[in-house]
Amino acid sequence: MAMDLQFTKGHGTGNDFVLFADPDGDIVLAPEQIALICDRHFGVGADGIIRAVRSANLPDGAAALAEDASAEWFMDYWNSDGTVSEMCGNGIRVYARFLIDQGLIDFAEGDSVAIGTRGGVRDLQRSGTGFQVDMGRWRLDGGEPLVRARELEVARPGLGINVGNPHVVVALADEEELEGIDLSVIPQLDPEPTEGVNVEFVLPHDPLVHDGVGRIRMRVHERGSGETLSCGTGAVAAALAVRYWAGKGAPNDWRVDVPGGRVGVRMFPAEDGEHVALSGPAELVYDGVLALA
Ligand SMILES: N[C@@H](CCC[C@H](N)C(=O)O)C(=O)O
Repeated sequence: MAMDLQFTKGHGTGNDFVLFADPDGDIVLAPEQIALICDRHFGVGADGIIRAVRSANLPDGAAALAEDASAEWFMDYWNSDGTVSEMCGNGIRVYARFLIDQGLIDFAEGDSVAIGTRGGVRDLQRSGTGFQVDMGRWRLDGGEPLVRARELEVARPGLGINVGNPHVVVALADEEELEGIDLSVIPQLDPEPTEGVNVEFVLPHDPLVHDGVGRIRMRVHERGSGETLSCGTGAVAAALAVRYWAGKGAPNDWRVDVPGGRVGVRMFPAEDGEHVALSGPAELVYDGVLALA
């Protein structure tokens, strides 16, 4: 059906999204339309698309409402190739900014807002000029697959971590390795995860810990989007992996530098086990209208 789609372009540390409001869940985009909108030459250009829909108005939203009845809004997230993902750590902050901008939620300083995602309900708070997201519990996942990238002479062991969506984190030796990897091609994993995976390449700063804060750099190849300037869930997975490798005494506060900026990661005890929080900026850049065929 031909239609005009009102959208907003936004980003969190350079991880960019096309967002649109569809409170009643009427707008169905085909994967090819999503890929075209995200195309940087033939469309708007973005790493992903976020539809703002009331949880009550889509099947995945029922699980969110069962988990937390206050999760009125659901983040319906698609990667730039038209596949869905369970969760997006940068996207959910930009989504909160969008809901505020559209007048769809009240979000005063000190409030907490629950948002439904396919990876579970996430609680957000304002933090400085951005937001902090409680990403909930995390788990080691998928063992230690070997990761091959063309420029690495030998395959490296990765660590599988799930933070709502799946990640494999690989430690690199030096800056040359981090900068030299060509992420225009998908890193090869052995065994290959059937549902695909986001792969983070991390480099610890020297010294790793400064003033009680762990510091790492990261580049990422996102499932369904390729290399991006940042990945919030990837930063969380990377900090968790480096803390795991560093062992006893490693800090719970982390600073993660990505090509598009910096995000913060904090692990903290909660009633149901350890949670991990992500903080960072969220910017809306411009509004537009797309004529969809
Ligand atoms: N950029 C996101 C992650 C988006 C989803 C990911 N590509 C997947 O398929 O799981 C983030 O900031 O977390």
